[in-house]
Amino acid sequence: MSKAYVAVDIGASSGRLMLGTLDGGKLQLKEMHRFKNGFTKENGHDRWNIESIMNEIFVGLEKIKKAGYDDVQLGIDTWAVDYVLVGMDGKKVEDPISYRDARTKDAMEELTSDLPKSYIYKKTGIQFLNFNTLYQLYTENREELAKTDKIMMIPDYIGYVLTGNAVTEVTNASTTQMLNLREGLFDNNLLDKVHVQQDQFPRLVESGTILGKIRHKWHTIYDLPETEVITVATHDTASAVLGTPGEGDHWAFLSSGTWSLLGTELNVPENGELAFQGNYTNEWGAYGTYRFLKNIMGLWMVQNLKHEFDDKYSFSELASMAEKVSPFEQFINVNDDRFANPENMTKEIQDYCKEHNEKVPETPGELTMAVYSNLALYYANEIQELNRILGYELDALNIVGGGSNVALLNQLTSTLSNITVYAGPGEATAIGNLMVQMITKNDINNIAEGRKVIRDSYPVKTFKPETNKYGNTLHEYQDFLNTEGRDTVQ
Ligand SMILES: Nc1ncnc2c1ncn2[C@@H]1O[C@H](COP(=O)(O)OP(=O)(O)O)[C@@H](O)[C@H]1O
Ligand SMILES: C[C@H](O)[C@H](O)[C@@H](O)C(=O)COP(=O)(O)O
Ligand SMILES: [Mg+2]
Repeated sequence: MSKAYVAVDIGASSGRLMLGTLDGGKLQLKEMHRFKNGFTKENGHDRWNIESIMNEIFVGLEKIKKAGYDDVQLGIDTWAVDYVLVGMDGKKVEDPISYRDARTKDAMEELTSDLPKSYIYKKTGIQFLNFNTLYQLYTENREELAKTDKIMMIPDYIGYVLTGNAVTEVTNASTTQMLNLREGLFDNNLLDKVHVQQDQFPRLVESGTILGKIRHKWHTIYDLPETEVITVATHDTASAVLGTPGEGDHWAFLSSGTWSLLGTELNVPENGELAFQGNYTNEWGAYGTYRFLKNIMGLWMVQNLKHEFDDKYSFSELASMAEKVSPFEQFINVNDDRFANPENMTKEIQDYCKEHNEKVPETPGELTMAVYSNLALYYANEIQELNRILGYELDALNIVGGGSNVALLNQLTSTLSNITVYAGPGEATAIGNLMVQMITKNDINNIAEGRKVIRDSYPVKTFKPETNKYGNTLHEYQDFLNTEGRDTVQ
């Protein structure tokens, strides 16, 4: 069998093991295992079931072994900011708490009451999201934290369970809002603020570090292939950016999954006053790059609607129903915190519209279109913001992730943003994960060559702006957002 690579990509809504092989300069991708991901209430908090995730990874690896691959490389990427506390016995103290848990509701305001946001942003260049690791740690019980041996980010913890080796990979470490941009280390003042010692995080490593082989003990329990784990760009969005084809000279990306991460790849961080006020982030990318982006609520909203419709409709059926509804029937600030983890998304959207004297969406098609059209408006507004902050015009938007399958959303985004949209690949995160593995093992020379492989392997769908459509809608939406109090730093 040719050398096989396995990407373990665990997003907030689903996890998958994707098998990648290179064949004549083209990437062959095969989904070997997919599983649902999500958090549940346990011991008073919204938590991830990390043992269930580990089991799904082993099940996926057994399928890969069964398919005839008995010697593979493996990389793990997951969502950001969350962590596992590991005790002196080397075992997890508890199941990790989700960033959507209510515990951090007031933490950012409390912590920044005597540590100015401008000071934190200058040091870290990271956007202010109240669930960043910094604020999560701020809510931890100090005595418990003092007894903790290690604080491991989710993908690093998974790598640790598999191999016994613990590291902190920098792309995900940057999402903690504790990594000092200039020093390249966890910032001592921010560590002190949350009563954490420097050595409570495992050593920092770059993407592309070889972590080690899966421990023998797992081979006695599961029928696994010989597997070497490589620490890839372990923040899934960092991998998504690497898996972006990069069409265009000054291209932007939109990683469209549970979250919408809109931004561009920079070689130096942009943490000036405009970026600070716009609440833009400089998450670290692979190979010394920075992901200058903003978090936008994303298709999380549609995921909740789908569940609230008792999963009667698939995502593509919801998209088709939305096609039959006029766009922009109501304005919604999709980044309003009320949509972060509501009891019921349908009711939250309808209440919002009633409170703002906006037309109330009722049917699944109307609700889905309300989300799509306001996401498209929000994207268009932020692309203008990005152009303003960067001082140059972005000329193409590469939409990747599951959301790139939604032609309606791609087209609305292109027209409203007046930008060419290149849609796909949907599994860019897994592809970016594989790219780092293949570069580490010298099957690909560098990411520029990797993106050529991606372009040759996954033809994108192109969406051009429809001229003179929707008149002044974007300007009206921007006025609406300004009255709403946009997601800027106060
Ligand atoms: N065929 C499709 N039609 C419409 N929406 C889709 C389709 N495929 C995926 N999606 C959207 O993509 C989202 C999942 O994107 P994905 O990148 O897999 O998310 P994550 O990595 O966060 O789990 C779904 O919530 C759904 O809204
Ligand atoms: C909290 C982070 O911003 C979030 O994890 C985001 O970066 C992310 O990981 C998005 O990935 P999805 O695939 O879950 O949308
Ligand atoms: Mg994802």
